[in-house]
Amino acid sequence: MASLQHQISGLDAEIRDAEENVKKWQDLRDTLVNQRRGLVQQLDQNRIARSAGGSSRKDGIDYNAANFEWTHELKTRMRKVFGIDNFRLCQQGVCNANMDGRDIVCVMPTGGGKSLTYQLPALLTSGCTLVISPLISLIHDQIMHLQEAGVEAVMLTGSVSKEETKRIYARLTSPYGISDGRPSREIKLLYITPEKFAKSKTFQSMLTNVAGAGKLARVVIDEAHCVSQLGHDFRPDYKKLSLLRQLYPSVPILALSATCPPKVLEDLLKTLKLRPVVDSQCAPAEGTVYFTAPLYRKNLHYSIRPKPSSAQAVIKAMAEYILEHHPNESGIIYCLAKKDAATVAQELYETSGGKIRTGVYHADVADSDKENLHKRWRKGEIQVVCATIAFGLGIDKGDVRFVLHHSMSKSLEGFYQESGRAGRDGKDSDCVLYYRAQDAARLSGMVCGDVEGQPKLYDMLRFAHDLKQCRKIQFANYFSISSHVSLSSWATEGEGALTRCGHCDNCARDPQTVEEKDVTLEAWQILRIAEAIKKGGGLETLNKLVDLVRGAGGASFEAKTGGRKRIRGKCKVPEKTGLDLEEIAGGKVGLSKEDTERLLVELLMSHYLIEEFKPTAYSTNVYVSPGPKAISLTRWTRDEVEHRTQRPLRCHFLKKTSRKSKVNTSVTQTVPSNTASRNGKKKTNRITSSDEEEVPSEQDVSSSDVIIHDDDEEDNWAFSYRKTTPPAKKARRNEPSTSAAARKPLNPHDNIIEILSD
Ligand SMILES: Nc1ncnc2c1ncn2[C@@H]1O[C@H](COP(=O)(O)OP(=O)(O)OP(=O)(O)O)[C@@H](O)[C@H]1O
Repeated sequence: MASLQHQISGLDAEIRDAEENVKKWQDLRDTLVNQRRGLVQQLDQNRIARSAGGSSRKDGIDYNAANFEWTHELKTRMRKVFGIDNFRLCQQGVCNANMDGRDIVCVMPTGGGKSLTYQLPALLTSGCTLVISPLISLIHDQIMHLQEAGVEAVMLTGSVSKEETKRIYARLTSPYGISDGRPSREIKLLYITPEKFAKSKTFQSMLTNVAGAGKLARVVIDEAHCVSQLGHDFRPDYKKLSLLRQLYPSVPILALSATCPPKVLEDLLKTLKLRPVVDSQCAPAEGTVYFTAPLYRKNLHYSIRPKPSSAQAVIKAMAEYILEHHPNESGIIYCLAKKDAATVAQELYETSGGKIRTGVYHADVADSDKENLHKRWRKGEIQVVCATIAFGLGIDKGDVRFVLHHSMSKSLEGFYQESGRAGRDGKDSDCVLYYRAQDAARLSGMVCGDVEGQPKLYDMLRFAHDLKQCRKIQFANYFSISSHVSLSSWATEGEGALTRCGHCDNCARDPQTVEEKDVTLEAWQILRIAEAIKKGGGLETLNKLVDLVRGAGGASFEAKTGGRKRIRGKCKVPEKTGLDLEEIAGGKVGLSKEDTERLLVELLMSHYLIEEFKPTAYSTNVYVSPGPKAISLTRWTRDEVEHRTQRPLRCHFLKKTSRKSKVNTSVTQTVPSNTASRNGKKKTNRITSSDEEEVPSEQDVSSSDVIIHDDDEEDNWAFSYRKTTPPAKKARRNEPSTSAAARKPLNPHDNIIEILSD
């Protein structure tokens, strides 16, 4: 009993002691918090005082102003070292916030000029700026540029020898920039990959020394959206960058990205342990200064071209296009798969008689070959890189004059990013997508396992199918909904976000070349046939269904669930079931093959048809069957359909000008006028096609589509763009640009299948 009492008294004494200590620590905490508050206020005052004149405001700092104490020096160095005369987009603001030691998030479009926002301040501040960049090729590129400009930039990647690494460590950590007993210039920029930071403890502790000595000026994270698992480019090694704030708490962080939807931004701030964002125009002393630049790039000319059905004809079309519009200019061709990239590269070279020198880039290409390819491409020894999407993230080649898509991207985000690798120097460049509805099926099989794979693909398809709406407005509407990007991001000086660009294919297109057809009967026929196949235990691919409804290939289908018969006692083949098209659908569908394909895809997008996926050992087969809305049409008789007892379905098609081409027949196509020549004359592109199918001629180029060269054209980011003339454009310009139609987001019925509702 006595011993228990004794123990309790002992604990009471310890508790009192602990409470006293808690109080002491609490007091210390309060003092520190007050001290910190005082310093923050002082910092605020200092910052405001330093931002002379109009840049300071009572409630914060306007980092976009041009009257900071370093403004003159920034501009002078920019001209001298980088040969750049003027800042563009939000570059100046980011440089200012950088100079002021702020944490920053900067979202600027691909090619916007993000590198300058840290390279320039790095030259003006003492110490070293650490740049974390995802691609070795990009790092090589940047180092090469910087060294050419006389900037002390180095990298620490796998290809750097142990001796060189040691030397770099010594240079970074020695107090007077001495290496090997000799004085050396201070390293201004150090590039590493996220892997290096995540995996090398030696590197982390070396950096702790550098930071401790006050010589780590800043950490820059390129492609910072890769930090977030919520984005589409998540990289596990980026996750480790959360250690940066922990290990080097006083070193400012600059996160750069070309794409950062709000949920990704939120996640990024949390992971990197950055404070909430503050407005760059009236920034208080604390918080992460947030910059965003307009996403719209006027110098990119978007167009979608019909893709011939034979692989050879596609290559021919591309070769013709490149030789005609971009001879000797650099470009990229994006392909869906590694094999496609290799084939396109080989065949493009051969088809052009060796005139188009091509290279291949995809994930399986050896690092040394990738590096070599990149070097040769930069030098112009290789004109066109045929690649998968593995190529491009951060590639620094400003003069890419064209990006062709051999196949559609899996999402509009992907397409925007990939095509955005054109024209990063701000000069006119073309972004051309070769589209054929057949590609939809292949892509569907590829995205079927992805979260949101199918809706994203359908958005891409809607974009590709749209023959009327300006591409800029489509992008603006799409990104404002999918990524909550403010519509104002698509505005330029003098032009609203929802004003037509005037130079994409849809703006340049003569409206007479687009035909709106009532396709109710054809849709009814397709759905009736699809239902009959389903009833008979069959399942057909999109391509096969196109043939079936057009009466091609014997109008029979295989019952997947039905019996199989032996042939000569050897192999089993599925039994075929004949389709009586006359009885089922009152005959075959009377549309051309392309138009039928197009209609089928539109029926898919509007849920009259649905896709069914069957995995095989190597891939996923995609089949098409009647969807939930099919019954709303198939319940009518043909007579009722023809006599309009239901709402009509409408679809837009390109009018054909050339008729059926025979095998190996040359077909002359005219191309959209937005591919105007540099001398301002309209061009007519001759595309030789050996396509068996009816080759959809590009829209006629009417006189109204002539593109004129803008004499005042500047090589300026904001002003370099081709102008279309002309009545057609004027007519469109007169349209109320902010009409309800223009503001409408992409939806299943926009310009695709219009259901005229009451
Ligand atoms: N103010 C400017 N005026 C003219 N050219 C510029 C300016 N700023 C940058 N550039 C040029 O623009 C090109 C693209 O710049 P940069 O590589 O920094 O783009 P980026 O935003 O990093 O693109 P990405 O997201 O693709 O990496 C470079 O050739 C660069 O020299």
